[in-house]
Amino acid sequence: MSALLVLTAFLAISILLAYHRLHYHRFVQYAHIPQPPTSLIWGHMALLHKFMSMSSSQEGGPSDRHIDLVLLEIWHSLGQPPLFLMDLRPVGPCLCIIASHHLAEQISRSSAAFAYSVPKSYTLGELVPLVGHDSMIIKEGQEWKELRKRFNPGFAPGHLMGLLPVVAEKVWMFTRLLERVVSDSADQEGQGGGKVVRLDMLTQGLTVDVIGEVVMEVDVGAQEELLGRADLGEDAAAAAAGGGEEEEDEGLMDTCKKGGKGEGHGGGEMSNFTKTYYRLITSYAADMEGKPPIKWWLQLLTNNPFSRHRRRRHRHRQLLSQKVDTFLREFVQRKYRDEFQSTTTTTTTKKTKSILSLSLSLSEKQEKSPLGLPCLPPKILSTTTDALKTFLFAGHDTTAILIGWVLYYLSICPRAHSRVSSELDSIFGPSATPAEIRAQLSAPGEGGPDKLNKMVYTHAVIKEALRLHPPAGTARRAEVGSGFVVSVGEPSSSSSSSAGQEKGGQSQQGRGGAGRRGGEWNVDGMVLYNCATIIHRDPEVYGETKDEFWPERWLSEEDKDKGEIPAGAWRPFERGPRDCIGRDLAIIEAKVVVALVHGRYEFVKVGLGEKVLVPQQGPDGGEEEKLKPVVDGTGCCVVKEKLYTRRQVTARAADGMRMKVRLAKGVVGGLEG
Ligand code: HEM
Repeated sequence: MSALLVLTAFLAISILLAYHRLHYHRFVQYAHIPQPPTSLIWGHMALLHKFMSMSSSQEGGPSDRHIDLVLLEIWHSLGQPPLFLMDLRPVGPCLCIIASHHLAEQISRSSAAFAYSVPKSYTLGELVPLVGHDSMIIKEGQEWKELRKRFNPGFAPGHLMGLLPVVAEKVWMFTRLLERVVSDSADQEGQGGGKVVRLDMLTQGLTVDVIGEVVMEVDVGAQEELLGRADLGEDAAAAAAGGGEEEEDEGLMDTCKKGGKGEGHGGGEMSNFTKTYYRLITSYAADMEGKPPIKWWLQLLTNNPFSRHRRRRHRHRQLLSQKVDTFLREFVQRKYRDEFQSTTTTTTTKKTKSILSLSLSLSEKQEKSPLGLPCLPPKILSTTTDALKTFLFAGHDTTAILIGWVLYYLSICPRAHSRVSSELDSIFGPSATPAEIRAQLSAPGEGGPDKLNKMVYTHAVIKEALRLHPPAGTARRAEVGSGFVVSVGEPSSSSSSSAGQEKGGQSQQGRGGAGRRGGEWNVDGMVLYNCATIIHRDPEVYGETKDEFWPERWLSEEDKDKGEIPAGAWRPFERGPRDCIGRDLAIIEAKVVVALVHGRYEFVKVGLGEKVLVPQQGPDGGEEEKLKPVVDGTGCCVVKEKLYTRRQVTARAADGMRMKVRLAKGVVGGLEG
């Protein structure tokens, strides 16, 4: 009897303590951070789910939309605070959404407490199979600094401009792909159709090829593979992307057992590598793609390490990752041997070095083997291999997304379209063919870079596309107890130094949640997410046109009335010491694409984002059979249904940018003229 009493008392105390703890975590610990009403059991999970499932209505949007769009709606519902809390514990992180550029700057810049900005969040650990343990994206402190120092010269604008002919060559291949789509489409157009392609498939082929060449000096052959396909239409794309996990696992197991020396090192070596790499990438995309919100929510639950599904998925990724790793390691070693030999012989080449060669020659100078043998120190080998994985991952999808949006906006905004046309005519000549433009860009000396620099309006279009649809963001985390504080307004010295001041003692938050002093918030212990989608649509910065495509805002002489846009309010590449290393490469690629394709092709969006067409008025006032788009007050065409982003690894256009591609009016002759 007494044992029963003790047990009951023990249970009651345990429940009380558990309740007390839960109550503290939900209602007290972060009470100082603005937030929607929270639930004792679910935190903000239920609310997030509610917002996510508001489907296709005015308030919400499609239920598979990107989480940033959901956060944007929650932010509006809270009255647009500079930051807010999303408590997803215990199945997700305790997220602090940073909605003000002032606060975002304090997180991304160097400070007394964090020399290289606030450290990255542990949530990035998910990316390890993709980018490796030694990736620049993940590393911190001195290790990160050394990596960045090693690769910075390869991404310096001067060096990248030297690689312009390489980029132009790959974009030329892209025009050949578009030419193929146009000719396939022309066959069907007569039957009232016209082929619909997923533009993202083509832009990804392009960006993977560019990175292969610019970083590794190899032809990855992604576009060549697409050109070789019998059908480039969207159905064929879906079929090509298919394939069961089991089947893949078995094939991979064999290869891995053979030490990766199976199919991967024969004639189609690079193409096999590309396929494996794509499978690794799509294994992430499959986590989110097309999942309705309840499944997404449940998926968080299945994210526990004991879930069978998660273990299986994890194993599958490890195998793919292992195969990619084996290939790249051998590649780096080969490259090092070549590089070593070429530096010890008298070979001098005028060609600009690839980013990999440059970094290898730098590390060779620093860490030359004592015997003078061409051997690569293991640490350099692993960091270089992971750097290649990182560049492939970070550089291909984001840039492909950017190019897709740029071509889309130019297709629905006649004002921007005609301004880009005039700009290109004035730079490259009024009737320059893609072949002539490519030749001009590849001309030796400063000719090409000069022309690229003159594409000022095109640059504004690119900036605006990135403002409205930033493909990536950054998640950081200051240790619990670090006392990291952010403040509204122009950051005072207290905001950065207060972290240091409070470091020795207990943070205000640690004492029970009264972490806010005036306009300051103690945010340590939370995952800090600089949400570019919200920051880029801040009405205080971008005014009434915040949701509109308005490239002119970036041309200061035309936008005097609106005042300067603070540099920190545009952060698609993030800012501070850990900003994007590939930013200039991405912008160069996007500019070269516009230069080569703009005058020759007409892109017509189909489905989401498709233009509304109405009968045109004839000279007699009657309606003609021909249809014309409706242009709104912003100079853009009215669309039937808004094109939105969906969460995959990055924020991609939900439908893969379904487009028809035709030759623009008045274009005759082939690519070469
Ligand atoms: C439109 C294209 C691109 C966008 C929007 C973009 C965006 C970003 C963002 C937001 C970050 C910060 C991530 C974080 O803090 O966790 C980042 C970092 C990075 N990006 Fe990009 N990126 C683009 C293209 C590229 C390209 C072309 C490359 C390389 C070929 C690249 C390589 C990297 C690397 C290595 C980092 C980590 C830098 C560091 O931590 O020091 N990115 N990028």
